[in-house]
Amino acid sequence: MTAPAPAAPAAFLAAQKSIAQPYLRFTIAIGGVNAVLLIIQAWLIAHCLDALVFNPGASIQFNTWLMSLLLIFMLRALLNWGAEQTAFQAAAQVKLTLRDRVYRHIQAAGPYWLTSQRSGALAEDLIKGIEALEAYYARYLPAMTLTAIIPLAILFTVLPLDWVTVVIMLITAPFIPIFMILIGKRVEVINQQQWRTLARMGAHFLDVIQGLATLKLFNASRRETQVIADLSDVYRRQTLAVLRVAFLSSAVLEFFATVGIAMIAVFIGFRLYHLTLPVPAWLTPPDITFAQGFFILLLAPEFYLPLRAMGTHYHSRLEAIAAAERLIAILATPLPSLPAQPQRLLTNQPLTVQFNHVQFAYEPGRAALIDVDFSLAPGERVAIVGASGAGKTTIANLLLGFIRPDQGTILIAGQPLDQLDMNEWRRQLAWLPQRPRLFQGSILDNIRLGRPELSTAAVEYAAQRARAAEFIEKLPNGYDTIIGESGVGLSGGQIQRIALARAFIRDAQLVLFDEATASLDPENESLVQAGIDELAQGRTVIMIAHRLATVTQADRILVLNAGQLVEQGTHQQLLAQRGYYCRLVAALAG
Ligand SMILES: Nc1ncnc2c1ncn2[C@@H]1O[C@H](COP(=O)(O)OP(=O)(O)OP(=O)(O)O)[C@@H](O)[C@H]1O
Repeated sequence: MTAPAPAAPAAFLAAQKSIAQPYLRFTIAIGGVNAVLLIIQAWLIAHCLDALVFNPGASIQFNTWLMSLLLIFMLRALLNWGAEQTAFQAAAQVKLTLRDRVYRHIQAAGPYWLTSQRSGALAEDLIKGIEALEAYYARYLPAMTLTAIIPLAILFTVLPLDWVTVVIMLITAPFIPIFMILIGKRVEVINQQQWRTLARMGAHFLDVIQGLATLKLFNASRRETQVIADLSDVYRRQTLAVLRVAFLSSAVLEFFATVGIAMIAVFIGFRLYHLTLPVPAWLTPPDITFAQGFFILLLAPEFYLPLRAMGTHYHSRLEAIAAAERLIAILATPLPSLPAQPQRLLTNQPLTVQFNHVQFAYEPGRAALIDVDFSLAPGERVAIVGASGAGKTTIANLLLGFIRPDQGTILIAGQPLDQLDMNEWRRQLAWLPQRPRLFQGSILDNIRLGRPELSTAAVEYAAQRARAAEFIEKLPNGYDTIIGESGVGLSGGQIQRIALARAFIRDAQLVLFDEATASLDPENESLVQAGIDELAQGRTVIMIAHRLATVTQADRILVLNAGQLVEQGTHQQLLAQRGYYCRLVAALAG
């Protein structure tokens, strides 16, 4: 297993920036042009008003300014729209890439890893977590860069006109980011707690919905409702705490921005009315005209605006950091090491399967399989029996490549399984688990899962062989009937037969059954068994048997006891041995 070193959330977010770089650059360039237009617009407004009030005769110049102003208004609206588009393109690019990466990682980590995860929390991370990154890339990052550009551009524009305003701006502006960072640190902690609660709540919701029947049966739904109510209450309190701090931070930002603008206005007003400014005598502030004063006053709020906007978008950063933490955790899941150059499975060779002294433990110190040694000849029908927890499913998991042996090797047609191209190997396998999973969609698509190019006729033939055609044809829309998630609307036996039809479509050399008929009624059982018998023709079969009735026909029975292969032989041979198998049969019969 290889575990990549986990990155810090901020570094992780920064690393994803490169995906969106071309769009981000464009957004920032548009922002820069917009800043220049903003200054020109303020200048034009100030001079139009100045002309209107103090120089009403100069109508030619006034008209030119007014026309330019209208043009700038339109241009800025267009640029704002463009910036918005590119910003969201940037975010969409990151989201798409990350979702794909996380999903692929989950797939590579495999079904065994998934059993240790809460699906609700995982879905929350994949959907809401990645969505939370949008505001970071679409709003926060462009806002950060513009915060550096716009105030600087305004400072340099105002400096030749009035250094007093520049001094006021320089003194008041730093308070905004300083307070924002101070408050932000506190919000960061609450935000991460809030995110974790949301994930727990999502996971719990899913558990409750999926297990509703069990909860009702055991009269436990009220207790679960209470757990959700408690979690919602914790979430509510955390949200309020975040909002309180957010209000506090925006109040602080507004306060400093307002004080700054008010001071600039007072200093300009005093000079326009030729009043003495409350400054030491040796400081002589420059004289100012109405147009200049008004121009500066129009620019003053624009100077503070990006700083205040950064305060708003800082919240997006905190949300993104909380989401990134979870995504990093998923991406840091160790993946099974893959062979550098996977070998091609020699499909022209007879498909033998050989377990050589295989050992496996899910947890250190608790071996699930100990020194298991057996081989299967092509076309052989082998049953694996043993008490619950003996290690039967573990053998299937090893063959499916979901887990790897800790010691020993598995050879397929003489080639080590861990060196094989897994996709190619799985194509040789048909697997019929105890509870097959169907997906939301038509029966047709569920049967030809993984091979969507197959014709309806091929699907119908597979369904016939799986003894499923009859019930499918009786459904209102036949093969086009939409079935719900997990096969809602179908009986257990019908689901099994659809899964069996899938196995026929696969036409694999090795068929792995996890006693598919264990929980079926006699009618369904005989139908599924007939389908299984047909599928088994000419293929190597491994049947994980939970009941001994199904194993008597097997060519060979492997008997597992607490992870060890204790006996093997035909039903008759094993009975004659009077060993563990015999006791197992007696125990089940009694
Ligand atoms: N995901 C897991 N994490 C930890 N231990 C596990 C896990 N899956 C199985 N085990 C343990 O490994 C051992 C073998 O389990 P396995 O599922 O292979 O048994 P089984 O013979 O298939 O049982 P059953 O007939 O009940 O399905 C058991 O002790 C079980 O507790």
